[in-house]
Amino acid sequence: MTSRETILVRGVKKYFGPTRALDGVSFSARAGEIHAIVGGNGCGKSTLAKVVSGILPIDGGTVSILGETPSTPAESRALGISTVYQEVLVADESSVVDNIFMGADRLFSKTLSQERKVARAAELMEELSGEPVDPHALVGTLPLGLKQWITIARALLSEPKILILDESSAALDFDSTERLFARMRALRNRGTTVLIVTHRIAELIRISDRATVLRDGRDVGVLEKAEITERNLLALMTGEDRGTSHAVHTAPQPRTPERAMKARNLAVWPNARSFDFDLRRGEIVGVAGLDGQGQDAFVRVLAGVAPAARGLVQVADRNDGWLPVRTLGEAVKGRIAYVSGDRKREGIFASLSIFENMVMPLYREKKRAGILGIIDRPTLTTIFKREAENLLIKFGAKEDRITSLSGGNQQKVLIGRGFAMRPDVIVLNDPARGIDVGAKTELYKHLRAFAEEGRAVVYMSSEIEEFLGFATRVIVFRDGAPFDAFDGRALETKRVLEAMFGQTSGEGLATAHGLTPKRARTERSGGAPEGDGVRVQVSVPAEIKATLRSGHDGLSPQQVPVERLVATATPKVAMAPKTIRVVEFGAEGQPRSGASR
Ligand SMILES: Nc1ncnc2c1ncn2[C@@H]1O[C@H](COP(=O)(O)OP(=O)(O)OP(=O)(O)O)[C@@H](O)[C@H]1O
Repeated sequence: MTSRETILVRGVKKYFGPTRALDGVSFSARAGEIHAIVGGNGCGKSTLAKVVSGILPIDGGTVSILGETPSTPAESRALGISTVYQEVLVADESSVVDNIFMGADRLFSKTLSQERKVARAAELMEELSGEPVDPHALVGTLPLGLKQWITIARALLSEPKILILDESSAALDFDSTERLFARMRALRNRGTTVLIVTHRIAELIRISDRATVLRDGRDVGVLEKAEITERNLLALMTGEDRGTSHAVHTAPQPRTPERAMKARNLAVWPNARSFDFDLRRGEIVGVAGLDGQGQDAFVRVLAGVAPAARGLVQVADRNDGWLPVRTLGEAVKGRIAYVSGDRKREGIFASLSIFENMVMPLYREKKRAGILGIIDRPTLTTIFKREAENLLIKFGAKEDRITSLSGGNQQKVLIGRGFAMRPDVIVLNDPARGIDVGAKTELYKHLRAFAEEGRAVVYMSSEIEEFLGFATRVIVFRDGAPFDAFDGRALETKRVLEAMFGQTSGEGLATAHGLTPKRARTERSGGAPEGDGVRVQVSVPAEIKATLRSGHDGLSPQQVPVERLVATATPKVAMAPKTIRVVEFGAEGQPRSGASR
């Protein structure tokens, strides 16, 4: 028996000036189901979510939610609709508790004292994020993942009858996504309609009971659970039966040992272990880790966006020299481009146009140095057109404000900006967040070609699958430092995941696909370790030699990879262990077992 329909949308139209965001969409969702809305960037998903939430008036058609037609956010809340919007909407200057109860005062102010609110906020945040969060902390000081949990906690306060999640797992890592899914299943089983919008195809196949596919503002098909496959989704999204999109690719391999960047004695947090890192020309280095393990700080330090706690990052210049990278200015001088997935915080300039947002670094260079004085407006326009076409950016006029674009298209503009700078190194911090499969494929193709031209890529991702057939090597972070590394040619998602949870040996770090590949190779072939041309004589007392030998399988100190020596010699920094709850799900999505580590 199918349960009753809670959302009924018939022939809905919504226009923004000349843009037909929704052009006659019909769809329905039932009580007790997880229903996905799927489609390419700019096809109207977020607009539909906003229409159902009652925050956007429509230009035609009908919307019935639980038999009513809410026309204001307050009406929709009173009906039991809660929405988590794509943009992580938090007030940075307010506390966690105030953010969670924001807008909910009518429901709670009379019944809940401030102490109860604080307690409820603390309880909800610990339950959702898996770690204790100070309810009085200022939200601006928290990482993006926790901000995302605040928006989810806000939506869950009132036990909604309809929960709408627009790209709400985009800022969450693997562990957090599992917790979110468990929540969604529990709500579904209690009769809630859960509506999700996501570009993470593998996730939506796993979690959804039904899926409605949109294309260019119209609904083009509904898939039942058994029909939700990558092939069916892509065929409906693109209108072509292209089969599975998994062309077999091999990750680029560097043709020379030449380095594009090096970091020495680097620490990304004051209390974290320091390490060396080399980036070779012609390679794509994947960087992974559970939320907040230092991988985000690492890529930001490499790109000059954040300062290192210790050590120095350098980039090769075009005259065989090295330039320090301590600031954003130095990074730009060293031709390092940075693409952030957190576009609201460190990406878009909301008051500027799409065009200006893309070519801005070129403008600035032109003004300051005069060196790019040859870049006139027609050339900038050509660059803009090339990047917009390459990345399939969907926009009206290039003079429109960037905020008129759908979230995924805004992200594509940032990626285009990175390439437009014509960098030697491109550092990407979870860049594929919110972009559709078509654009993702284009992005990977571009980055592969970029590396094959002898330039270098550092790519941080919260989706391990992104590294397959793409990353030359993958470095996994834990406790603020590299924990293990893997060869991209034989990458297994399971092994990377195990490393993220601290369940591997860490021996990958000292190998040829580890932190400093060149050193590892020379050591293996028996030659002297090759560093920066500086040889240091170290005399090691006999008893220390013996201890080192016993701890390292009989190898002499010279043979022991440097990372293992550092790991042995550095006192362990006391860090509060993160409790990780691992829940396995059966075919029906019900938890099978749970254990805390
Ligand atoms: N406030 C607005 N002003 C002008 N145009 C808008 C506005 N909001 C959305 N649009 C346009 O409507 C279309 C649909 O946008 P919407 O955000 O619904 O897409 P989406 O499917 O959610 O995309 P994404 O996957 O990138 O988030 C896009 O062409 C977008 O540029």
